[in-house]
Formats: sequence, C-alpha cells, structure tokens
Amino acid sequence: MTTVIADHVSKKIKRADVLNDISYTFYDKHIYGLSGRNGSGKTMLIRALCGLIYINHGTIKINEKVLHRDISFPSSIGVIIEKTDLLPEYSAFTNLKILSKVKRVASDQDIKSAIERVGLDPTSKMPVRKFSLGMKQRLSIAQAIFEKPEILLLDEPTNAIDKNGVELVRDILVEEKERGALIVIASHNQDDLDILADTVLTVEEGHLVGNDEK
Ligand SMILES: Nc1ncnc2c1ncn2[C@@H]1O[C@H](COP(=O)(O)OP(=O)(O)OP(=O)(O)O)[C@@H](O)[C@H]1O
Repeated sequence: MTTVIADHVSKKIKRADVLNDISYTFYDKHIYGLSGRNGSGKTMLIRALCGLIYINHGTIKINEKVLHRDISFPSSIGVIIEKTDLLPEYSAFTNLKILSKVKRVASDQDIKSAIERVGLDPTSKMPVRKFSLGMKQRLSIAQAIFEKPEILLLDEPTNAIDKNGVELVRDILVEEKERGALIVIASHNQDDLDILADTVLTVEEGHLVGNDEK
C-alpha cells in the first residue's frame, strides 16, 4: 500500500503563509482533485509533497519515510509541474531515454509505449522545440507515467491539450489509478475534477478547507 501523509504542514514565503497547517492522508488506487483559486496554494502543496520545497512546520511521510529526513524525494513518483523541463533539441524518445538513465527501471519498450499512449509517435525524430504546447504537455504526461510510479502528482495535466487528447489523458489517468497509483491532480478544469476525482480537496489561502468525498 502507498501512503502520503501530510501532518500539520506549513510553509511561509516571506511573511505569507502559502501552506497553513495542512493535515491529510492520501492513499493508493485513488484520484484526489485539488481545487481552488489562483494563488491558493495548490502548486505549493504539490511541490511540498514531492520534496521540491522545504516546509517550515510539520512532516510529510511517503510510505512511513519522512521527506528531507529519511529520504530526499519519493523514490517512485511521476510529476508534472508547470513548465516541466524537457530538452528542446532532442526527440520525445531521447528525452525519456535520458530520464530513464537516472533510475534504470524503464526499458525502451516502456518508453515507446508511454509515448504511444499519449498519442505521440515514438519513432519521430522531431525535436521537442518544434512541438506545439499541447504536444509538449502530452510528452509531460508520458514523462510522468513511463516508469509506472506509485505516486503521480500532476499540476494542470490537461492544460493546452485538445478535446480528443483530454479524453485520452483522462482514460490514461483512470488506468493508472486502476494499476494502483496514488494520484493528486490540481486543476481549474471542473470537468477533470468531476470526471476523474474520487475526492475533491479545496485549497483556500493555504488551508485545506473542503473534503468532498464522492
Ligand atoms: N516563488 C515564489 N515566491 C514567493 N511567493 C510565491 C512563489 N511561488 C508562489 N508564491 C505564492 O504562494 C502562494 C500559492 O501559490 P501557488 O502557486 O501554490 O497557487 P496555485 O493555487 O497553484 O495557483 P494557480 O491556480 O494560479 O496555479 C501564492 O500566494 C503565490 O503568490
């Protein structure tokens, strides 16, 4: 079983409380939707859960291991945060191939099938700098899922993606949940939240205020 436990998590930037005493337990085989206005703290929460920022108070435990104490980042995780960095001069396949060398858990076949799954061509030599915004976003999804991670933290995963692509991405995320992934999605797209989320959490001025279990 995979668990991510936020326990009294707070983060201040300058003097502003961007995360304010957040306590919540996330489980596997579940999609959590983060809803909230611009600047409410959704991205900060995602950054905190994947270890990209240090928090000022509280703890985050990934499978009972405390982030920044026992581990520096979760070992089995796929992340999309705005402007996920891709290497613009290389093809889709080469981008994922380079990433795969870090952990060595994905084969070339895993890379190809992830690229195919998001509707891109794994044999294409087109460099990513020539990709449209939507194509880059699709590749970001492939990048997040290709190693079959236990945890997926996705900030606006359907951003810039066309209608057919959005349906494809939603199908992929449901398949990933059924595979057993713990998925957190921040989205302004109400349809994404309605269709995908088993639980919708509302973030307001750094607090988790709503917990709408469907
Ligand atoms: N690098 C930064 N330096 C200072 N403050 C920041 C920084 N990044 C974010 N913040 C502040 O943290 C707060 C939460 O921002 P966050 O990006 O988490 O909001 P969000 O809910 O994801 O918004 P959006 O819906 O626009 O993506 C905001 O008040 C923002 O101004």
